[in-house]
Amino acid sequence: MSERTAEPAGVGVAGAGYVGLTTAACLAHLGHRVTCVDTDAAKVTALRAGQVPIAEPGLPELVEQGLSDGGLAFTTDLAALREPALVFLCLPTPTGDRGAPDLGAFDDALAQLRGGLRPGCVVVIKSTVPVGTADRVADTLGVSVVSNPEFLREGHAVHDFLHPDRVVVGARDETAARAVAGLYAGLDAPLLHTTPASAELAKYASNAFLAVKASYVNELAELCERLGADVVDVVRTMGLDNRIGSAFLSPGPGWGGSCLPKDTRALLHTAGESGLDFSVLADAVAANARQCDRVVAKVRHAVTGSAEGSLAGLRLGVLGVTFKAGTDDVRESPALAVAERLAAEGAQLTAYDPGAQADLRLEHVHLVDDPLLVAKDAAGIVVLTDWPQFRDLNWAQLGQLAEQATVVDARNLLDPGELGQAGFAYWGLGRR
Ligand SMILES: NC(=O)c1ccc[n+]([C@@H]2O[C@H](COP(=O)([O-])OP(=O)(O)OC[C@H]3O[C@@H](n4cnc5c(N)ncnc54)[C@H](O)[C@@H]3O)[C@@H](O)[C@H]2O)c1
Ligand SMILES: O=c1ccn([C@@H]2O[C@H](COP(=O)(O)OP(=O)(O)O[C@H]3O[C@H](CO)[C@@H](O)[C@H](O)[C@H]3O)[C@@H](O)[C@H]2O)c(=O)[nH]1
Repeated sequence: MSERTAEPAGVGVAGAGYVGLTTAACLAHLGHRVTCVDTDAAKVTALRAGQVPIAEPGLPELVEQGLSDGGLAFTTDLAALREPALVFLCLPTPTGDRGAPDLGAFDDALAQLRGGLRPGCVVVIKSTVPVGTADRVADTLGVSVVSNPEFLREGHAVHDFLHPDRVVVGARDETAARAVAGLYAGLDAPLLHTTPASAELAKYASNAFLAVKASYVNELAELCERLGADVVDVVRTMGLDNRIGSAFLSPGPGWGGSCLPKDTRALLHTAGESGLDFSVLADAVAANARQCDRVVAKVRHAVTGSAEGSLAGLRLGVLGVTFKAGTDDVRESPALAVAERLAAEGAQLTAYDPGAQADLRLEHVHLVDDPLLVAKDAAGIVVLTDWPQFRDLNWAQLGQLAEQATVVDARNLLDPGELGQAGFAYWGLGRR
């Protein structure tokens, strides 16, 4: 299929966050004329100057390209969405009451768009929204609405948008479905046509399944410790089974980020409302909370030598505060959850993260820009995010700087043998 469409379609995008900005920049790259609207004036000013506020490889280049060839424009004026033939909604849907998504920002945008869209316009919902939302939006706006959920991962946003595993188009109206599918004509990906309800649920179902998989492996790591098995070997064996697959099998301090926690809560809420006790998912969420407790307990034991030891007044070094490697995002970061708990037990925390934004300030964690400072006089070092560069630190030097050369590797990132040679007592998750 061709890289650029013959006739550029006018596309509007509401929201210039991880999803909206990626969608806008990638659609412009595919040859569409895109106007991206965000209510955050500072963000829009920065974007107009080519400054991309989030760390996503390739995104600054696409924004720059779009600005310079005129395919991409930014504004704070929602009236700019009156002209395009297709309008994407990429607005936040954070957790609200009792786990249900808070659709406040989403509905605010709808209220402003009502009566102001061009006749025949197709509204495309990319936000992760509860089943039934597309139909509700169609009733509210009086136009065709297509559910086209987004599956990109943070840190891989541009790559995942341009090389998706699948594109889902949930629509009641065949013409609208074809118009949305046509936007992706330049991509080599399976296209699934379905109903809005199935598309909406497929998004939650995918994230919830990943959460269950990650919780399963975290519980498995605990079992490995009790039985004297090594979780690294166990999951490698499991992952070679094509039906299981090797992705999402790494134990850690719990799964976090802006999506998995809120989307599992939302799906549990939806299931509950329908009368279904979705216990597999509820247990995965509960296991995720326990995982934070486990990592805190392991740090306490490793550093004080006893399960009941006190962390009060001890200096601890923390490697990683983002919710995973490759992103600057700390929303619902399990690393921060563990750090907060350690601080609550009286530990004094110094942290380093190669991806954290320069202006990030944390209440109980002193952020430094040199990993050696993390080790200085520390009673232990805790690895909480899976940044690969932590492997390449000069661990022998870190060990010398520390008061006690103990490392708790809550990501199984480091080589226990190498750490032993560097003089460290090594504590991983589910390792012999
Ligand atoms: N972050 C991800 O990796 C990801 C991936 C797939 C799907 N999603 C879903 O996509 C949606 C957006 O997520 P995100 O991470 O991009 O959010 P975000 O918080 O990064 O960005 C949302 C943007 O919308 C803007 N905004 C808020 N109200 C607005 C309004 N009325 N009009 C115009 N702009 C407005 C905000 O200023 C912000 O820039 C959510 O439903 C999320 O669940 C996120
Ligand atoms: O083996 C693993 C894999 C992941 N994680 C953790 O799981 C969380 C989520 O990771 P990831 O899925 O890579 O993060 P996101 O960028 O939030 O992406 C998820 O959420 C997005 C928003 O809905 C979806 O679009 C993506 O498909 C989905 O992977 C992070 O805390 C990871 O550290 C583990 O602990 N072990």
